[in-house]
Amino acid sequence: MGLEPRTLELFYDVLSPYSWLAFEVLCRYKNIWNVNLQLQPTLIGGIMRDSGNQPPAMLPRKAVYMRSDVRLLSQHLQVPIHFPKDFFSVILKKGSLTAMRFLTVVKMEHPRMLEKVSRELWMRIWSRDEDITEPASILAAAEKAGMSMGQAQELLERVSTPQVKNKLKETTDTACKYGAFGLPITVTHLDDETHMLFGSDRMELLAYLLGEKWMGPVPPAVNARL
Ligand SMILES: N[C@@H](CCC(=O)N[C@@H](CS)C(=O)NCC(=O)O)C(=O)O
Repeated sequence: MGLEPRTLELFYDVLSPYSWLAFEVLCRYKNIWNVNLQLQPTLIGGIMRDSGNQPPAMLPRKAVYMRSDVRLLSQHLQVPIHFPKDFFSVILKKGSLTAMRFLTVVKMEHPRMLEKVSRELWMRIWSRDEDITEPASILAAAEKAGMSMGQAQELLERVSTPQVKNKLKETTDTACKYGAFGLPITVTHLDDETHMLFGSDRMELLAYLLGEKWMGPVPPAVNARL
C-alpha cells in the first residue's frame, strides 16, 4: 500500500511573478510527487503590511536585478513572463485585490477551476500586459479558463460579500502565521513537522523535505507533453 499523500500548500498572488513560477512548477509535479497540492489565493499587500516588508521593486537596485532574474527564470522554467510596460502603476498602484477575491470565491465554489483561472489571470498581467482589475478583465480570464459567462458573473457579484472578503483575509493571516514576509511560500506538512519555504527557488529543498525526486523545472514526463 502506498503512503498517504503529503499536504503541500502554495500561497500565491497573481501580482507576483515569482508566484507564477512556483505555481507552474508545482502544477507540473503534483501528479509526479505523492502530494496533495492545495492552492491558496493570498493577498501580497496584506503580507507586506503585516510583516513590515516592501515589494523588492521599491529598492531601485533590486528592481533592476528582479527584471533580469525573472527574464532568465522565465526562459529556464518555460513560463511566458513579460514585464508590464508601466510596472509601477500595474503592480504598485492597481494591485490585485478584486482578482484575488475572485480566485477566493472560485476556490470556494468551483475549486477545480482554480488552477486554470489563476493561470489566465497571470497570462493577462504577467504575459500580455493586460488589466486584471476591471470586471470585464476578470470575466475574460474566467471565460478563457473555461467558465461560462453566467457562472463567472455570478461569482464576480460575490467578491464584495463579507464571506469572500473574510476568506481571503483568513488565508492571508494563515500565511502570516506561517511566517510569510513575501510570496510565494510553500508549506509542507510532514507527520511531525511543518515547514514554510519562501520563494520559487526552493524546489530542490522542498523535494528533499518531501522525500521526493527533483528532476528540474520541467520534469521529463511533462517535457514529453510540451
Ligand atoms: N528568490 C525568490 C524571490 C521571490 C520574491 O522576490 N517575491 C516577491 C514578490 S514577487 C516578494 O514577496 N519579495 C519579498 C522579499 O524579497 O523580501 C524566488 O526566486 O522566488
